[in-house]
Amino acid sequence: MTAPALQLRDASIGYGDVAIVRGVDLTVDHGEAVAVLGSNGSGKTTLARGVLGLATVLGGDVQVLGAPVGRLRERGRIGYVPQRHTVSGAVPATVREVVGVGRLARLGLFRRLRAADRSAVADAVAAVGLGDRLGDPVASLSGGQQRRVLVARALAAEPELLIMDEPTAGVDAASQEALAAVLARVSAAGTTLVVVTHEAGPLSGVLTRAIAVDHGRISYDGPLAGAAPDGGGHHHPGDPDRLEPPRYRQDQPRVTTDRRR
Ligand SMILES: Nc1ncnc2c1ncn2[C@@H]1O[C@H](COP(=O)(O)OP(=O)(O)OP(=O)(O)O)[C@@H](O)[C@H]1O
Repeated sequence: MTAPALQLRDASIGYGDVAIVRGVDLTVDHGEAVAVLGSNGSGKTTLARGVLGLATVLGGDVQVLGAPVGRLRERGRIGYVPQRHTVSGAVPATVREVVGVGRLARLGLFRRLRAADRSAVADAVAAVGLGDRLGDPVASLSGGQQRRVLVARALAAEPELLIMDEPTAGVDAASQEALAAVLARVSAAGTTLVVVTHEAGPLSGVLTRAIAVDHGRISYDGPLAGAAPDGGGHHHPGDPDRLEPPRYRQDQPRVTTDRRR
């Protein structure tokens, strides 16, 4: 039997010796498309970073694609689009070069891109709707387009598991639509998606399951449609950055956590 894409058992994750995420039980099967929701500081990013080996697993067990966290040999099987990150203009790299680096993650260091890799790079860039910008310096693109370049960089490795942190935050409407379309395609092709977001709205056609993180614990696990009326949460009046956590419902059919609070 194939191991799940992600399996956390009583997992605590944090920084130094301080646990931010505590006692999380979570299974994500291959091919699922999951939103990780929650208010600012609830621990969503820490959960994602723990799975990636970028935050410390302080207790319990975290398995990623069947291997203990950090032990996966083929690093390219996991794609990651980090939070609030655009491509720095300090290095005058082209779109093709930045996305080519993503392809190298699949090949391993010191390997050269062959024709098939170059075409995978071009395909990934076309998939995010920037096929006509391949030779352009990334610094000449808008913030939303740069986020799409980072998505293409992750896609170029053809990962089995794609983890994205706030991919639509601060992104223009055209880029959000392009992102939703490409994620729908990679999801249909079988890639497992885990998307950390305040606001699942733009991706609500793609993501089907939602996990809400509240004070480091999972407070909801079920259909995205049941998480909140708009699929992502409500804005508090006067505080556009803050969202209510999705409502906790006991009648959801799909429950894979023990919901300890
Ligand atoms: N590198 C770090 N070292 C120590 N504490 C950290 C670190 N990164 C985050 N934290 C703390 O962990 C807590 C949860 O942060 P996290 O980024 O996981 O939340 P989040 O739900 O993703 O929030 P946001 O939506 O604002 O990004 C916060 O209290 C934060 O201060």
